[in-house]
Amino acid sequence: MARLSVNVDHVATLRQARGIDEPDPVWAAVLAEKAGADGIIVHLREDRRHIQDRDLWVLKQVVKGQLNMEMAATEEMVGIAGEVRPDICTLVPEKRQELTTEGGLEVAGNLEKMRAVVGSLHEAGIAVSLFIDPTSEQIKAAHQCEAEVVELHTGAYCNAPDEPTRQKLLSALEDSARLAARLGLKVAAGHGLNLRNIHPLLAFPDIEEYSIGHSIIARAVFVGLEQAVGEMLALARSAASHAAAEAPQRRL
Ligand SMILES: CC(=O)[C@@H](O)[C@H](O)COP(=O)(O)O
Ligand SMILES: NCC(=O)COP(=O)(O)O
Repeated sequence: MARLSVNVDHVATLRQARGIDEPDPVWAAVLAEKAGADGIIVHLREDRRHIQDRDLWVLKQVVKGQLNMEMAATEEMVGIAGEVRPDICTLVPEKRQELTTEGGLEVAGNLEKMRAVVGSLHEAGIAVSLFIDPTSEQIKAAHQCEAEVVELHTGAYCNAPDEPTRQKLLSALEDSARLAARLGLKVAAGHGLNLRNIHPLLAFPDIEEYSIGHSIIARAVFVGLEQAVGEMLALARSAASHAAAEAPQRRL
């Protein structure tokens, strides 16, 4: 059985479109938790294009499950995290000109800095997740940084141009999840996941949590947020049965 954390960034995107106070991502978080979400994720970007500092502070008071602050590995964000103290911080790469997160965090090539940022967050009593591409090099580097969690970037898989590439990326995700688990890391997966492309991942027993936002908010526009969360939660909760059923055919 896997957990589901819901990213409410794009409720804030709609609010920022008019610069008024609704729809409020805090309301979305309450409804998502009412629907059974295990956690809430917000990405406080340097450019504040969607989630605002106020959202994070209010969510800290309101969220009953895990509050996950996604952030760039910068002094500003480490400082804010140290004041707000979310349950966990997910370090993500960030570029002002990007439409959304592109690749995973470069941990292996940046080990000293990443170890220092992870250490600072640990000193503030905050667990750390590293949002990385599904490669053994990045997983081993995340382990060296003493992060508790790795979140495997599923964007390339979700946007694969053809079936052979999709299958290759699925195998990379499965192998990466298995290696991370063997190293004692908790394993999450996220970016671009929806009700269709999540199915193959449900067979991977080492993935403990799914981080999903855009597709849930997009579906909520038509069916409502509680139903959209409930649909995805049912799939996440089914992961165990998927994994058990697939176990005999899975590559050793
Ligand atoms: C890291 C990731 O894939 C998302 O959680 C991130 O929040 C994407 O950025 P936007 O929410 O700004 O699209
Ligand atoms: N870290 C992934 C996340 O929080 C949500 O990503 P997406 O589902 O909005 O692409």
